Amino acid sequence: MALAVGMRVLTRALLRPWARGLRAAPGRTGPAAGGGDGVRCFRSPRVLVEPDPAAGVAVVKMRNPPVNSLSLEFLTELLISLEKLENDKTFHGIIITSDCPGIFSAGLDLTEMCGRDPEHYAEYWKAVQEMWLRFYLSNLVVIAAINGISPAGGCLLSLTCDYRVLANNPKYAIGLNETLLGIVAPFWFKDTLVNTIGHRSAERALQLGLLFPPAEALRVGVVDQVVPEDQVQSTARSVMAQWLDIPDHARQLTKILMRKPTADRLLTERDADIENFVRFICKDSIQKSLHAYLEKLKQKKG
Ligand SMILES: CCCCCCCCC/C=C/C(=O)SCCNC(=O)CCNC(=O)[C@H](O)C(C)(C)COP(=O)(O)OP(=O)(O)OC[C@H]1O[C@@H](n2cnc3c(N)ncnc32)[C@H](O)[C@@H]1OP(=O)(O)O
Repeated sequence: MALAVGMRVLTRALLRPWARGLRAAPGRTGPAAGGGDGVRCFRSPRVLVEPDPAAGVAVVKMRNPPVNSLSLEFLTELLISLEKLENDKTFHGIIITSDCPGIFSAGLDLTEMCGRDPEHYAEYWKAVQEMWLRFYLSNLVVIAAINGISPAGGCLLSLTCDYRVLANNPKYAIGLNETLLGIVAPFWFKDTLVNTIGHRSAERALQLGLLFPPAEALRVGVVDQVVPEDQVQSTARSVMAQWLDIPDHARQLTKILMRKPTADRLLTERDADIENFVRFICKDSIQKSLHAYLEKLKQKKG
């Protein structure tokens, strides 16, 4: 309980400055391409939003180089952008994509889970939960235009979407590969994958930490469509047009009908899930293997 209250205070304190930054941002940028009615492109340091008001669609570009890892600040900015778009009646759909060449998202930011204190881990995990809940239950149509590799948390983000279009490049693997890092995908990661590809395929994918190349990803159903790299954005837009043709109210209620039981499970176990995460991540053995993994990533270059 104390943890929950503390987290709320921390999250509010964290959100306020970013919210102010975002509100101030529109004046810094020019009108969006195609935004002829005064709706402007807005950005936070790590999220660029390109609105197409005529279509009722906004493209949300993740720009947290080098690998779009989901740091606390980045998650916060993503959530604020989503909230702004949800609160603006102009928009009915968003396309989430990457501005970092070849990488959709490298997943959760390992530096947020390594060498920090338990309070930080709790704060971070709450932000990850929030990202999942808010994207998974968004009343907007959310389409992922996956233009790069997408392991673990990057895959999770795309699994929260209503539809996934993946660029046909053998390097752009996607999957929940947590076991390869010696960590365990939490139950709500697992539930989201099961809801997408079914129990048997999810069990195999999770135990083996499979990262699917495009053809495999399509076959198993992790993504809905694989297209040539230069057609990812245009395909996402034409799919969006089909989804926006459906009466919005009926579509939104159907989405909630399908997703609420899964979301409710986390909502009722949220504090326990944070406590489990903190206990797990604080273990010496887990810290050691995360450190070793990060070092391996860094040494790859030299
Ligand atoms: C009970 C409850 C239980 C709860 C149990 C807990 C559950 C936790 C669930 C975890 C979910 C996750 O998402 S865990 C994260 C999983 N993600 C991954 O395994 C991906 C790791 N990254 C990669 O494989 C690669 O970086 C890849 C994305 C392919 C890009 O390769 P490139 O060659 O282009 O780039 P690199 O040189 O590798 O990386 C560039 C820099 O980015 C850094 N970097 C790369 N990925 C990073 C990341 N995820 N977080 C931070 N930093 C990262 C590298 O260290 C480099 O840093 P510098 O050298 O300083 O520049």
